[in-house]
Amino acid sequence: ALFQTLTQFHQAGWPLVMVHGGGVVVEQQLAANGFTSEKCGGLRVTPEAQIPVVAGALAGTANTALVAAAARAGLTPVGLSLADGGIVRAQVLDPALGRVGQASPGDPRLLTQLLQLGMLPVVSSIAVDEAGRLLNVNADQAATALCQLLAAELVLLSDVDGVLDGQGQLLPTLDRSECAKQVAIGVIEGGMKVKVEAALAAAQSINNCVRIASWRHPEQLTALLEGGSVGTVIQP
Ligand SMILES: Nc1ncnc2c1ncn2[C@@H]1O[C@H](COP(=O)(O)OP(=O)(O)O)[C@@H](O)[C@H]1O
Ligand SMILES: CC(=O)N[C@@H](CCC(=O)OP(=O)(O)O)C(=O)O
Repeated sequence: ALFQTLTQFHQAGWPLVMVHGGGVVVEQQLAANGFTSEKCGGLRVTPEAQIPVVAGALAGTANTALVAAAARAGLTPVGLSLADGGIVRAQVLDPALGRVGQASPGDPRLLTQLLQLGMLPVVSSIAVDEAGRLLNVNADQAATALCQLLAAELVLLSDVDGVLDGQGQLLPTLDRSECAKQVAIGVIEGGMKVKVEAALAAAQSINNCVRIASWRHPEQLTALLEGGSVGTVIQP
């Protein structure tokens, strides 16, 4: 259903890049290989011994499944990782987290060429550092690096409607100070804290709003085509 909606964006002439994670797939495949996994501050601790499984799950299973779904919807997807064409520069974020990467914008040419061809780049959040080591990048942080690289608008999709308050109600708009307040009181935590911080970084560098919305209701995203709004708007 999401790709059906993206087809409408494509037909309206919006060039699209999809950046994806797949934490659920990572967890399934780590468990199937006898590994346990934990998160620290919303990021998966990734010991060196686990990176082949994590890379297989994200750049293999998740990426090819999304490419297949996009093709079925009539788009022309190209499956990539952050390691292809120098899209990003990456380094270890914090040695205590193992092979977790921090990505910064690299070379835009591969993506711009694919967009000119009318294709849909589908980019997994696996990167390679200068020493040639595979790194596991949180997908929201990966999307932020690509947003900065292309000076593009950014919509971060999650399994919730957007950022929710303490009563589970959607917060329609948030600025930096309100985000900090909600994080401090523990209302925004875990994966949503990572997402909100990624959104704030992106919003600041493109000097434009970033949206956090749900992939569960893709039809609501078409409001963006008419200049409308969806989910939570994160202000620069
Ligand atoms: N204030 C909040 N609003 C919405 N979700 C929140 C909030 N605080 C924590 N979360 C959690 O963050 C999750 C989204 O983060 P995560 O699962 O990492 O996202 P994704 O896989 O979509 O990148 C939500 O499903 C929810 O459990
Ligand atoms: C370092 C880190 O946390 N990497 C993430 C990458 C996948 C991801 O971000 O997936 P979601 O979008 O489904 O959360 C992970 O291993 O889960």
